[in-house]
Amino acid sequence: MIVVSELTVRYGTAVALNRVSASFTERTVTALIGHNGSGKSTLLHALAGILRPTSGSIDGLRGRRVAYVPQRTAVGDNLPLTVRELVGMGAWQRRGLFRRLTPDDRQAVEVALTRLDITDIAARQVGTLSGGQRQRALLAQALVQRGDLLLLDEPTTGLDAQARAVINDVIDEEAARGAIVVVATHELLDAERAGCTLTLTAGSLQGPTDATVSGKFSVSA
Ligand SMILES: Nc1ncnc2c1ncn2[C@@H]1O[C@H](COP(=O)(O)OP(=O)(O)OP(=O)(O)O)[C@@H](O)[C@H]1O
Repeated sequence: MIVVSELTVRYGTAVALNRVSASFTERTVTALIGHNGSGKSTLLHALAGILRPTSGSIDGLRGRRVAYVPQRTAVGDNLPLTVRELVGMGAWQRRGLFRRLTPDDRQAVEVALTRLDITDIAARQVGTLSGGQRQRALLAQALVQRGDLLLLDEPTTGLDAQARAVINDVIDEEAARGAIVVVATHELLDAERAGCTLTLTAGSLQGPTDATVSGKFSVSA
């Protein structure tokens, strides 16, 4: 379990997260919902360890393998990589940067491509992909990382029903495998599928703070 206590993040004088406390459990998908600017990405960044909180603590991260999938708009159009190469980069976290992929890694890449239904576009340059294709490639890369904490920033926003279904199925499978999964989303339908929903309003958490005690609860966005 990962336990966030009284987490505060400031950017300069602006408070992005204000004393947020919550817990995140294995085998559970937790949806983070809230308006633009409410702090969802900031909380994901703090959980991913790429942002140092101003105060408060996050316990349970030590020794955990984190797979973080940013909003797909954060990935440059000019990446000189094919989809297969992008997905293969997921193995680097396990092997070290720029190491050759082992046969095991290569198999994990092919399995991830199949699970996201993008084998047919594996040789395409990432910059030529549609939004939905790019999102699936990014998630495939995260699968290769075999993270036990999977963090996803708006993985289904703007995607068609088929792409959303593929992605939601993979998210559920990763939780069933035992991962802690946290998904920031604006899609209320996707939030409703989650085992747990946390709502952020202007950096503060609404509703019960210990999601594992209260189980599934729904709150307005
Ligand atoms: N690097 C930064 N510097 C200054 N302010 C920032 C920075 N990143 C985020 N913020 C501010 O922190 C607050 C929370 O932003 P955050 O990106 O976490 O929200 P969000 O809920 O993910 O929004 P969205 O739904 O638009 O992705 C916002 O007011 C935002 O403007």
